[in-house]
Amino acid sequence: MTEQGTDRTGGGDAPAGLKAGLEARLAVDRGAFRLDAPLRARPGEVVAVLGPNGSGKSTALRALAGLESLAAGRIVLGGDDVTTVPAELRPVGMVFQDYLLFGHLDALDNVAFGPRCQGAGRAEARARAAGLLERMGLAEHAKARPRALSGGQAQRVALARALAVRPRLLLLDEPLAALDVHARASVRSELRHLLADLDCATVLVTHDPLDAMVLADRITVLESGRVVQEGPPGDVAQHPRTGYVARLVGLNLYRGRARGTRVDVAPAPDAAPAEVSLSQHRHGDVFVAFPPRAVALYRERPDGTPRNLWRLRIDGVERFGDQVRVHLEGDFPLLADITPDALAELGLADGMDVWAGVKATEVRCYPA
Ligand SMILES: Nc1ncnc2c1ncn2[C@@H]1O[C@H](COP(=O)(O)OP(=O)(O)OP(=O)(O)O)[C@@H](O)[C@H]1O
Repeated sequence: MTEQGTDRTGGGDAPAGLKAGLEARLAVDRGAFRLDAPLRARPGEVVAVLGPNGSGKSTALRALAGLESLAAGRIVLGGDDVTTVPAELRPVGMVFQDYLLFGHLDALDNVAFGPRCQGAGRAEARARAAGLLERMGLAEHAKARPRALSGGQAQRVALARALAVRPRLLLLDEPLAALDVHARASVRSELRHLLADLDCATVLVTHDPLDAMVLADRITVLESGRVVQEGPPGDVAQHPRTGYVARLVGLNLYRGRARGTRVDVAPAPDAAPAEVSLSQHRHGDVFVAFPPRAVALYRERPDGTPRNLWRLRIDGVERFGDQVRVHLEGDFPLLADITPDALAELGLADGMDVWAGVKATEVRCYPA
């Protein structure tokens, strides 16, 4: 799509394979908040920036787009340092949350707008726009105004418009946020196919782990303006490194020190040290994780079981898909997913003390 590898400025110390993509360190001050995050995306790669509210995702996106200036760091795109290049001159295409299509222009002219601004003639801009609409499966909607389009179609027009400027970097801000739940799943999979065909680097921002898991080749997790975890979706899901990531992917996660089949864990800042049994041998600093569905709850202490067992207090019960998620507080705070039947059978309620058990074979353990 764009000419890659025109390495005029040299990518500094960027590894050769990354020079044609995005190589950035973004340090941005917004009042008391500071974002300080490295971000990389190879050409053709989709990187999802995932994080809780206020973690700095939008700030990162705005900085990449040139809408926010850097206090420190730099942004190298396709080998060119664009840190101080104004937004309108950056080789960056952006799709906003609500798409921001021009209501008075039809789909074709919405897409042709960028190339026109870049100096392309009317016929050339429209030909480029028609080609992109065709590629998005929207050829028959070229003459439609935005209000006549479905959410998914409007998103594809917005994507075509962002791509029409032949960006080296495509930015997507919460690409599925404007859609209702019914449209989300199909548009998500449609978007995945469209993104897979692009040869520019793509950075998308989302707070929905499913979007990140489905759409991205790599995930960067931001918390309080810092990158706390980075890697392929499967790896992040399997080996969460913070409580936020663990809760996102539905895991109980603790840090500890392993000695053989035992791990000494400090489950919470003010909780007493606890011990977790493993089914395999480990040594040194580790993460210990198990899914909420691996937790069994009992009213009376079960005997003769080789489980990890804790006496805990119920601190909340919520519906979670077809399961019930029970929040447990005490010396070993954890989440347990049980069936509604089990909840009723055990007569569980807020404030009640219960026994929570987890088999050693259900406990995953990996280096910290
Ligand atoms: N205009 C502003 N002036 C000062 N601080 C701001 C401004 N806008 C945002 N912030 C602060 O910057 C931090 C990061 O905000 P940002 O919008 O980047 O987070 P986010 O991860 O995108 O959050 P969300 O998921 O809620 O959109 C927040 O703590 C916020 O309070």
